[in-house]
Amino acid sequence: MNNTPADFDIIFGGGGTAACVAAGRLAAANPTLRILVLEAGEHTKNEDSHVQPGRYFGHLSPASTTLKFHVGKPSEALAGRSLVIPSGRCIGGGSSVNFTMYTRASASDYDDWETQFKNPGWGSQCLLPLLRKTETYQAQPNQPTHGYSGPLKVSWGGHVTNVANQFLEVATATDHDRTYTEDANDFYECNKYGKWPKWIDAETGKRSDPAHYYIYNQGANENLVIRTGQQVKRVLFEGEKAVGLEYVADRVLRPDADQAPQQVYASRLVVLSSGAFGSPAILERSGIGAADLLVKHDIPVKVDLPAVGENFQGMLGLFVLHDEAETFDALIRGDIAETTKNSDLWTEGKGLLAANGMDAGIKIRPITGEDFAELGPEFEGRWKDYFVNAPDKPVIWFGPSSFLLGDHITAPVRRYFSMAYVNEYPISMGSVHISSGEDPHAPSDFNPAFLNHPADLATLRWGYKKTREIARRMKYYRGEHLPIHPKFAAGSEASCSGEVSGPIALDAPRLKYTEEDDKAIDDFHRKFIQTSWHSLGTCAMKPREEGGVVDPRLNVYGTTNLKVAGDRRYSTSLCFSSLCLPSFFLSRGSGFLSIAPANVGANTYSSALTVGEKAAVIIAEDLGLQIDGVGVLETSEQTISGLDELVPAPPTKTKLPDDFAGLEGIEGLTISSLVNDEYTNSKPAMITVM
Ligand SMILES: Cc1cc2nc3c(=O)[nH]c(=O)nc-3n(C[C@H](O)[C@H](O)[C@H](O)COP(=O)(O)OP(=O)(O)OC[C@H]3O[C@@H](n4cnc5c(N)ncnc54)[C@H](O)[C@@H]3O)c2cc1C
Repeated sequence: MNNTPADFDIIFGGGGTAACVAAGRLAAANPTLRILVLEAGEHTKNEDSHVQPGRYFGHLSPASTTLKFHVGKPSEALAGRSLVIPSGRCIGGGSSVNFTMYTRASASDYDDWETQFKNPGWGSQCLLPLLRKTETYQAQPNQPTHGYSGPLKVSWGGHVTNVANQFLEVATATDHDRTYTEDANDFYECNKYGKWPKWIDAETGKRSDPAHYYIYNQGANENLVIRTGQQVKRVLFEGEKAVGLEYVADRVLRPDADQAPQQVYASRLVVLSSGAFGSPAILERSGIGAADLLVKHDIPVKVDLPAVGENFQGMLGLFVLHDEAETFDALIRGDIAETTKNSDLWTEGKGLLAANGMDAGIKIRPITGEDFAELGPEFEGRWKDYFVNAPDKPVIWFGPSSFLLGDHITAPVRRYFSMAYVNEYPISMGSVHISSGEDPHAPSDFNPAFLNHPADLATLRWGYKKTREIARRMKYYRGEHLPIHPKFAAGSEASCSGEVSGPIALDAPRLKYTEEDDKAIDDFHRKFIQTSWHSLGTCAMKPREEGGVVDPRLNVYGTTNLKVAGDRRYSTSLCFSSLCLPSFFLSRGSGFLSIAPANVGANTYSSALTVGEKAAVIIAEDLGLQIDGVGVLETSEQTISGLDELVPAPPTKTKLPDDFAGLEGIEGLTISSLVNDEYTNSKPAMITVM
């Protein structure tokens, strides 16, 4: 990119989901606006690993340069384990590497942001037009809450597996209290089973991400500058006024570059858009955070804001297969014939590379006495305080995954399906802070605090029982993968079966669990739960006296010309899967959602896009620009020539990135090879914490 970075109007620190949306909208609204996006990671333009949705597993490799891995403190609530939570690290951030699941928050989530946390303009009625503005909803025509002319396409993907169809058949036949819907993401309803849409273009089979459809399609605009491989260290101030950013070369992407800090200045605005982990760290290194923490790291206190880096929140699941089931396992293992076949299909917008294997699900909340009995007394208080008056809020999300959510190295080679379940609004909240005042590459001091509250265990227990009953009745069920199921006492009715010849009858009685069985399920969750990759809340938008970091116009308290635009609150959902294989326990919480004052009952990409759109509107108003309705952005692709500075090609990785230094010492952490070089062009592997 041909620019001399002497001066810009606006600088974005972090080039992820929300930053691409906000920067793209502003650039399109006024192409003379000089905008710089500084991003730690690399470009994603037209790379198969990014544009082919079905390659998302490749990014989970520990050697991946497109994710940053955050290692949490070991905790008793997790049976002594440390959780490793990744976040996107490339142009587009999480949206360029994620699983492309299209899940919207509940309307009441945003209403809470507006009323409970006193943020006028952030309620569901204000944000719905922005949700619609981002999308072209190809999955169904004429749905009143969806958009039909936005830059990002939403469809069922190039292939819906027979595992999903089986799931929906069994779930709707056996759950007499809930029904099927064509639109489980209409924004207002939950407790309905449905097919699950994806952020995938039905016509091209490509990932729908803001990097390509808000930024790369403006290649002709030389005032929109993207600089990759740069770690933002801190904000530069004149008094209270933010005037620029200081940054250094990213050590993962540019290991041999000079580490001398560079400065770049913005005449109008500095926006921190580095996600739930990055944005609070930049604030703290800039002297904005809890005074005692800043003093500990020899950082002069500029603004004492104790909430910076607090409020971190996270998902889980599992069952097996049959040789007839359509699954991603061969693709994940790097089977060359399977990869070639699907690469060919992808050129027509079809096949597994144009899909994600997560094709059905439900946002579910209790209805019956049996549901409440299974949730137990630990959940009663949470139900009364949080859920009873918000009928659109699900307690968990669950659905099938057409692949093994676990270690492909140790599991026998075959086809698997898993059931994933996610605690949508965990009570437990953690924190993420800097461990060094000077070094932006230093690992964060991160406490995920998962499962610190008994209600979070109760919710997951319910998820395990519900999904297990469906899985046992599915046509492709061939037993439970014992290594990742609870260890029930010998003789318990709940004991897991290994290999079996087929499913039980639809009308077979449900399993009855004893107190001892429930304890075995809780132990299992403590040992196996993992993140669902949806962090948020670490720079919460609330009144300052109530623990806020930014005001409703995204301004950082105690400063001028400095905004945070991101969706990461550290809050994660807990999830579990019970395939007869492994469980996939996820815990939501991560992303541009740093400003989210409270959790959303959904995967967070949709909310990150919405925050990006809202940030663009707010910034445009502040700057006196016009950003009107939809269609500002061309949806066609153009070349990126002239859009970026030359950055050396990333080195071939032969060792784990710095983020993994010391991981070998963590008990219970295994790094297992998941996919091969043909599949990812990188050293493959997936982290499983077991
Ligand atoms: C593996 C994974 C799978 C997911 N799957 C789904 C899914 O299927 N559906 C869904 O809805 N959501 C999913 N999500 C979540 C979703 O992608 C995120 O919520 C969303 O991308 C958050 O957007 P953001 O703008 O807040 O942050 P990000 O997109 O994470 O962007 C932050 C950017 O800032 C950069 N950065 C950080 N620190 C610095 C620094 N100091 N200097 C310079 N740059 C910096 C990062 O490299 C990153 O590119 C997933 C996330 C992950 C990680």
